[in-house]
Amino acid sequence: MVASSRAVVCAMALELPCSGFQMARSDEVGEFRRTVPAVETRALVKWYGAHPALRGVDLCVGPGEILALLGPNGAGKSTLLRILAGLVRPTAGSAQVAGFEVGRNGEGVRRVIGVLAHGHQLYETLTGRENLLFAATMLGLDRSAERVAEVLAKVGLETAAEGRVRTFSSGMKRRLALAKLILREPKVMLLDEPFTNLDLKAAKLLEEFLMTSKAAGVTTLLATHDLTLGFTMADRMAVLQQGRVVFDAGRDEVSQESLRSLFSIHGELWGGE
Ligand SMILES: Nc1ncnc2c1ncn2[C@@H]1O[C@H](COP(=O)(O)OP(=O)(O)OP(=O)(O)O)[C@@H](O)[C@H]1O
Repeated sequence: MVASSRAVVCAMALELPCSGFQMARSDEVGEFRRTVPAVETRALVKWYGAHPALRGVDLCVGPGEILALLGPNGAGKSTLLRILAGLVRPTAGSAQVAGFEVGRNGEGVRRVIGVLAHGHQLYETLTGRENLLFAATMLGLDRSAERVAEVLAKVGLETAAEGRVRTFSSGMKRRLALAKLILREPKVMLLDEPFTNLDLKAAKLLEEFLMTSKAAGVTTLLATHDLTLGFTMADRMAVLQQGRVVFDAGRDEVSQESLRSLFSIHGELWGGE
């Protein structure tokens, strides 16, 4: 087990008055930035029946931070993201996103998050454009038709947009899911293997979106097996193993080689490399 170098930073964030709910309601990113850790979990536990997926996860992620959630298959990365997105209920412990208590204030959480996950969360019987227009309506966006057209162009789906999503290839679905993410302008992004099935152009677009979002104070949790990707994109690496955070450090505090050899010592194989 490697001691967390993040404890100090988290403690600093937590010293601030995290009376989360009211302060997080501010639409001002600057306000949000000063007052509330973007993501915080305490002793988070999840059992699926008799199987433990998370065994007590404590995490604190600051505004504007990109955290790579690394770890082998079955480590609990998706489960953690699904809990934060309000899609799975934890067995014990607590989690907050932008100050909103997951489980107690699902509406608040949904308002600030953007998710890219294995299931695309798209309506298969609607067209690509209809999916985005529906999302825009739910978000109460102004100029929704115009903004939908903009993001469709951005992800290169203008001509395919009138087709039903069930006819899309998996890469086109990923692009549409990316368009939905961009449309949402989330404050906290929960991305599960987000580069899977994206071609080079779409991957580049996602990378740029992550970086501009970061500059605007958006926080990202990025689950991946790919250590190289983590080191390219993230400020900080947290390694999950068998439902526990076994390593948590800034990118500048550890080299890719040492992290790789540290975990190969424990016999873990990193996928995708
Ligand atoms: N719905 C479910 N029902 C039962 N067990 C589950 C369910 N979802 C996940 N698990 C189990 O929980 C553990 C953690 O799974 P999870 O998908 O969170 O890991 P992961 O790190 O995201 O893995 P991968 O990299 O393969 O996606 C695994 O042992 C998995 O089999």
